[in-house]
Amino acid sequence: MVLCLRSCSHGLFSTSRRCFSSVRSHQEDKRWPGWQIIIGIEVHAQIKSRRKLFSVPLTGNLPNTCVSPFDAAFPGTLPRLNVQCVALATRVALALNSNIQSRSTFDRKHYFYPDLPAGYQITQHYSPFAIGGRLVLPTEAAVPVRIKQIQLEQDTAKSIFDPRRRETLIDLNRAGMGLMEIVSEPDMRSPEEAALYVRSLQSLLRAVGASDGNMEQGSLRCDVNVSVNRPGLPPGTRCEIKNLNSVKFMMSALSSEIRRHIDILDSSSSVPQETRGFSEQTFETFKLRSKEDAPDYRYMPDMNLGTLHITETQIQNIRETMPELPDITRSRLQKQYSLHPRDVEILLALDAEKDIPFDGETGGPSSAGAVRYFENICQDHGQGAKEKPRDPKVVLNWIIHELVGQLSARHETFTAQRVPSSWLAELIDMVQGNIITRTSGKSLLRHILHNPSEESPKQLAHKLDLIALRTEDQVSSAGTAPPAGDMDLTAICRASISQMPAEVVAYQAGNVNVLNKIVGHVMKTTRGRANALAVKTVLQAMLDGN
Ligand SMILES: Nc1ncnc2c1ncn2[C@@H]1O[C@H](COP(=O)(O)OP(=O)(O)OP(=O)(O)O)[C@@H](O)[C@H]1O
Ligand SMILES: [Mg+2]
Ligand SMILES: [Mg+2]
Repeated sequence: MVLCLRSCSHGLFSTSRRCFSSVRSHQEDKRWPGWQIIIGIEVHAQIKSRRKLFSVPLTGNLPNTCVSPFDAAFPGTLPRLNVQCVALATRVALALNSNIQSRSTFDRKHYFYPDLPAGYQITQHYSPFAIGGRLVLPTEAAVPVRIKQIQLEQDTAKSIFDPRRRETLIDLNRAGMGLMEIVSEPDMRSPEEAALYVRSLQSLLRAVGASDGNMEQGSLRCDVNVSVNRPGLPPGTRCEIKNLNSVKFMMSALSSEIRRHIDILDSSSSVPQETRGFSEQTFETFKLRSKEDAPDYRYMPDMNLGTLHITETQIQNIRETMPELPDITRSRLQKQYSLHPRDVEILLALDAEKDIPFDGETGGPSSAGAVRYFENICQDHGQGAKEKPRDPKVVLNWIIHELVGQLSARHETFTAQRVPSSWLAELIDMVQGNIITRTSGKSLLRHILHNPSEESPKQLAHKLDLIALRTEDQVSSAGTAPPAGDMDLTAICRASISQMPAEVVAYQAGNVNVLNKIVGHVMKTTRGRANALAVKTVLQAMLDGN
């Protein structure tokens, strides 16, 4: 059987393979002076498809409800490639500037473990579907990390140990789900660079819609390889630490492993090549097996699967639907909106929380993310084209401080929130135009979150009596009367002065600080509807007899 996305009539793809040197001048790290650290990472990312790599659609969340006879390795069942997994992995390969192979094949990797019903995993050992590429770390030095290859493979089932009954339970739901293994070259030089690599890869996977990339939920897992050598000498022996499920643990595992290698080398011994685990209790690595006990995987081509052909036209079609990649978004946001890099990072982190739809489908409004939300507000001049564009810093401030602040107080996420960008835009315009005060703006936002309704912020501001109080002069120059029953600010200031004779005397005797007390009184009376600066000006003018 030949698995063909479409029959291949072209030769090799023209995807450029950029060459660059992996040689970096050694920079001394104070933590381990006189040593160079080399790190390479294998990332396993679950592909966000509705179907497994070779079998059934994903249904049911209960254990063992999403299992086809093929996943359970029933005799006579055959694999059928899910082309959506290939398409999503192709997006990743394009984003990483990887060379997508026109022909690739699948192999069986044999080992015996209860979470692998067939006794082998289907992977791409001999001929992976993408080779080469790179990811540039977002540091000042823009460190490039070369990608060695990307291969498609099946996930295993999940084994869950029940300590009470001392037995292991198997959940086959994960068995056969599509994974990409993204293998880096050994180009990282510190745990921090390793962390940055994984985080950058996570946001790239999410940006192209290929994977949730969520380490806590297991949709992204890392094996890290590390070795230690004297600068200028050949690399040391690598040890591989398996199955790390958080960036924090990965950094601890690396630091502990580096220290262990240095201790061994300092005592004039040599580091044996090992596969190791990481204990979340001791924050140290421990030996799983040595090179000598490494399993013989007896790789062999999977004869039930033929060659995977990917044509240049198919790649081009996918290339045309590629979204903006995180690096470009980062620098564009900084330039286009003159935002501080720190604020851009906050916005990008918020954006990364968005839902990733299955199979690259266009998601609903909640999956649009924080960047789109921010840009909608900045770019949509709802008040008419002649109005000034909204100040991006003000917009960002309302999103990351006020909106997200209030949402987290309510234990809600930005992704699940229901305030349309046009509403926040309207609210910001009212505050910036002094129609309501900033304090009232915050109360209005709180009200909207507490009482979802169809009424717009403007309607609510009137209904809730939040329109800012104006001074006599502002009322007469605007030519519109204040809402019925509203006193103007001048009248309220006058009333406060008459209620605070002792303070007035003190002020007039030269104690100017007492003015703040009278301002406070007005602010309290107006319940945040007055602008403190305007109140101060009016009071000062009255008390100074101007
Ligand atoms: N001297 C070294 N120090 C640190 N990392 C290294 C060194 N040499 C190679 N590596 C890294 O080790 C990793 C090897 O991964 P690869 O998938 O090719 O093989 P593997 O780990 O032997 O196989 P498996 O996929 O079965 O675990 C790569 O990320 C590579 O960059
Ligand atoms: Mg590997
Ligand atoms: Mg490995």
